[in-house]
Amino acid sequence: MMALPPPNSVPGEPVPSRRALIRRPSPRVADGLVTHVERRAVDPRVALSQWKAYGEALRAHGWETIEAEPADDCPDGVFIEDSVVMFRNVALIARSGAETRRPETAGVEEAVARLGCSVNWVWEPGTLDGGDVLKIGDTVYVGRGGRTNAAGVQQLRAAFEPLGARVVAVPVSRVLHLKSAVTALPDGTVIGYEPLVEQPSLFPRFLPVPEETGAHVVLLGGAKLLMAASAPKTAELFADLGYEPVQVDISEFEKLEGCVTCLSVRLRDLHT
Ligand SMILES: NC(=O)NCCC[C@H](N)C(=O)O
Repeated sequence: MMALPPPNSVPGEPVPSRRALIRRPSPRVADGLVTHVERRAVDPRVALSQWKAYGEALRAHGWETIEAEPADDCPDGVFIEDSVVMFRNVALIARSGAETRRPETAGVEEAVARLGCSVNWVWEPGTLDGGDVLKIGDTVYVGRGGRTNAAGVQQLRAAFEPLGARVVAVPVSRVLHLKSAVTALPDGTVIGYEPLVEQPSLFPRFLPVPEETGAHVVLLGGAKLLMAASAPKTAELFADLGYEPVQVDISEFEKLEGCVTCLSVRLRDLHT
């Protein structure tokens, strides 16, 4: 039987990829960093089973998951989004503002290079975590906060503006990363839990959500939104707006200030 083209493909155009890079949690995941929350015990076995279910949810919605080399010595390695920022086929390897997280990038660099990405790097004195970068079309919002400094913002501009990105810097102080405060719906509406968003007016369209963890969505394609099970009221709000929430329990990662976005890097613009 002939394979059908993926949804949203344009005849004659290369087919956008739906690959997601993930990394299994380290056995030391319970030692992950906490900055804005009190430390709570993390069960590594529960974390592993939640991570497996997260990958399953991606695959069930048409994403091919690709595992980066495990980084068992890095407690926060599972939060792979922080190690790399993608724009088109260019991978910008991050340099975390948390020094202990810097060894995480090696295996990620290798994985994106193997996938055919062009690779670029954030250099000293720049620091940048991928969790600070929110892409909406060609607009790239970058949080200037605890993990990303001004040199990191400049280097992001230098890497992506020549490719057509418009980089918008946003101050972040109430949360770990920009994407701890805001992400975006498929139509580009920025969503956030207002007490944690410093300047909602920086975004052209802003929709407040009723729960902190409701501010985080991964766009699975079409109307489907991957989100945390800990935000049921927000899931109801999104369903009422015509979206289809797909909820996953990521409680162990939430204890470490992680959210649904940070457990994968979606590679949409690598043409197969
Ligand atoms: N992008 C993200 O939301 N990353 C979460 C990182 C959590 C990790 N415990 C950290 O503090 O770096």
